[in-house]
Amino acid sequence: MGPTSPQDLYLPPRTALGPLLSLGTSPGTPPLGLLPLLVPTSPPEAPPCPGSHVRVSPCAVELQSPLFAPGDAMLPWRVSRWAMQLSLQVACPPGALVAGKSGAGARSPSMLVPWPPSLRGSSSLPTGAPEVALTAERYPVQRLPFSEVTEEDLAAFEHMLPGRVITDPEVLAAVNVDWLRSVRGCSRVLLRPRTTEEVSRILRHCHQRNLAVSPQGGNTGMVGGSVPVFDEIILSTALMNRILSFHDVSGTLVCQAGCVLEQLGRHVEERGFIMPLDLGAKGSCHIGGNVATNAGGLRFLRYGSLRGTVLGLEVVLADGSVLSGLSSLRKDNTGYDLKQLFIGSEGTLGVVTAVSIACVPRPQAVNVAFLGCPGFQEVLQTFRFCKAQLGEILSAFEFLDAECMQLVGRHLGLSCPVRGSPFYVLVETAGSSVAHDSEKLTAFLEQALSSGLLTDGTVATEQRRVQALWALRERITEALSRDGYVYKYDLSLPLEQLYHLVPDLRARLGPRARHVVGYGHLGDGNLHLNVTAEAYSAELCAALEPYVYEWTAARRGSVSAEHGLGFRKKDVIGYSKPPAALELMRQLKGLLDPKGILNPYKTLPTRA
Ligand SMILES: O=C(O)CC[C@@H](O)C(=O)O
Ligand SMILES: [Zn+2]
Repeated sequence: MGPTSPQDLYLPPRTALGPLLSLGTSPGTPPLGLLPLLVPTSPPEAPPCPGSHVRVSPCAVELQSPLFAPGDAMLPWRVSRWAMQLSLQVACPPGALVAGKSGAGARSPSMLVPWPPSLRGSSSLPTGAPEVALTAERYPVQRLPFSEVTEEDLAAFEHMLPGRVITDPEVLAAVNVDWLRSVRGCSRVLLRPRTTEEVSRILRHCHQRNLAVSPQGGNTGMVGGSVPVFDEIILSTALMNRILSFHDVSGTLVCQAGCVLEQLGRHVEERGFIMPLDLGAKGSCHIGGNVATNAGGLRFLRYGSLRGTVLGLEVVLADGSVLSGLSSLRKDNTGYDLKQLFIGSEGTLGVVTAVSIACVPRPQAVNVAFLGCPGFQEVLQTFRFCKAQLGEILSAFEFLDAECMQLVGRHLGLSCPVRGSPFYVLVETAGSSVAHDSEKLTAFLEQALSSGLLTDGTVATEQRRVQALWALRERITEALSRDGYVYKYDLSLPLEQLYHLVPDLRARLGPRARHVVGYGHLGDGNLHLNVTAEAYSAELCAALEPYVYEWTAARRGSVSAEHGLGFRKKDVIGYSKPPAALELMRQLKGLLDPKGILNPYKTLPTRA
């Protein structure tokens, strides 16, 4: 087999990697041979992973790489850690499935598109993965009386967005399902605008025609907010990925909503700044989606909420009118702060098309300590001591329990870097002086170890080791997804009771649950409580809900600390918000979207 010209092949974030990834329609076809494979790793300076290869046959391209374990499911978390986007340069023989389909030559990552037609015939499901139940079948939800998309509508959209109106059933199958594979809609059209003006024209048309719309960014949400419930039109921000400006004195970044968080991070890092937010899904999530869900993440403790760091927004309202507010001002008390309405509104009040955000100076020194703790009381005391000792350089305080660590080991093959303990804590410092920061951290660790708060610990300063320690925390979601069906709860609770619900649920559920784990952003009072089981069961669900919500409400906590309500949690808003607040929210929705076409069935509960 002679070498041929390189082709650029892009796999969407949820592409499954079995022991072999097969993009062909006839997996039985004998391979033609092995070819070297270049997997761009993150960080970019890391060398391409050696030993990877693709197997190419006339109708199948298969991937093997040490970066991915057999049976790996390619989740956004994984993408962020190991490959910004799985963009493969493949030398293909003539006639191979990918040949001639994706355009010649390497594309820059920002031009990679989520669901190119070249993926016809590919599957985003792991081999043998069960089909996701249709949301309309699993949940008691009624379609609202919106119009259905007609041939005339499609023609109108095609006129607005030539070549970017997608009706291919295989492409639609992928964008109708959330990445957790927990909800599935049945939209028949995906629109891919590039500009605010195009979004405006689309919404003006949908408003006139009473067509429902489901805005979609990177589709990495946790609550089913970014996929349709029925046949809503999917409005993707994937092609709205231009950086509009960056000011290297103020650190203000202005960009379109579809920019991928990790790419924005690279852009500003080259200029001496970092993004004020970081999350496991950074390799796939879009900044517009982050804003629309008010994503919290790993830097919240240090830089606070997007409600503070977003300086301005451009939003297209339900009727197509554009609210231009891309301010770069840090202070502006002229009237109501309207952007706050759209931050965290999950696409139900308007579609965010561009964002102005304050970036923060890139720290000169970053240290990560991974520590073992003998009990939850010691975790809390370590946090208290940490704040007192490390002060302004503390940038993250995360925790996980021993069961999380076991699952990360079992499903991802990551080993625990410290002596086995009931709890683990990840402490990050970020400051401006290497010597000063390490002196402070060392003093803190010595005292915490000698006073019995810690059982063991390890510290990393070198980037690869820092990332390896972060992986133990960031990849828990991925490990859980491999453990079975996952019931997810994202709770804000008083710190002193943050973990109590975990042992309580273990006792309550007994062998009905495979695992009940607790981890999360302890520094923000945010527990991620996850329960895994062999499969979804209404009986187990009934043992969990409303119990978890009542338990949380009794402690004046929040039933959604940072993931939002989306479709799956919308009916529990009442555990955290009083009826008067809910009524005002409904009035605001009615004012901004009188026909209710924007992301229907999400965020606000269905009226009884
Ligand atoms: O999967 C979850 O429950 C949490 C995901 C994410 O918010 C995290 O902090 O890792
Ligand atoms: Zn989180």
